[in-house]
Amino acid sequence: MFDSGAAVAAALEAAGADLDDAQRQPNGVDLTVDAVFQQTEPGRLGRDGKRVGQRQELEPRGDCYRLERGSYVVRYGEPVRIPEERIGFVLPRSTLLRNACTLDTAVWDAGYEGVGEGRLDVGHPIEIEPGARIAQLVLAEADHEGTYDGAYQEENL
Ligand SMILES: O=c1ccn([C@H]2C[C@H](O)[C@@H](COP(=O)(O)OP(=O)(O)OP(=O)(O)O)O2)c(=O)[nH]1
Repeated sequence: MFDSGAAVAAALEAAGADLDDAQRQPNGVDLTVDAVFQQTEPGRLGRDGKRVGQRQELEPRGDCYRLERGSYVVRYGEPVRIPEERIGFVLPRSTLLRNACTLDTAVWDAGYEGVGEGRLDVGHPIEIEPGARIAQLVLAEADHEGTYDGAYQEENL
């Protein structure tokens, strides 16, 4: 069972998100883009530990990011807290897909709190305004043991 958009909005507002009406969707809440990065060195996934490689934050040109084909990392604009008994999924806005672009995202764990990031895959050049809605967060009921306590807890807050 998935939560209603109003319940997702309440969870985000409890985490300090300042939502406008356009972000409130029937089944979830739209997340905006706060920053776009280009990775500049390799990261590492080891058997023990991990490292996120250096990245460079891109500046908007004029009123928007003008992105060529390629892989980018985006930081969302809203603080998120995934409530207990829930799991979060972030999906791309369909307008991204309709423009040959997408977001790749992973599981948002119960108990995670922070401003998350995702991979923006640009399949055709696109213009994205800072603060534009780019993704949608939905929350589903989920059993879990423990809550998120990893390296990204409270990131970007
Ligand atoms: O697309 C996503 C998916 C998740 N998260 C946040 C919420 C999630 O709870 C946290 C950690 O994600 P995950 O557990 O997949 O990361 P990991 O690489 O396994 O790190 P850790 O070892 O800290 O669990 O990152 C994002 O920012 N973006």
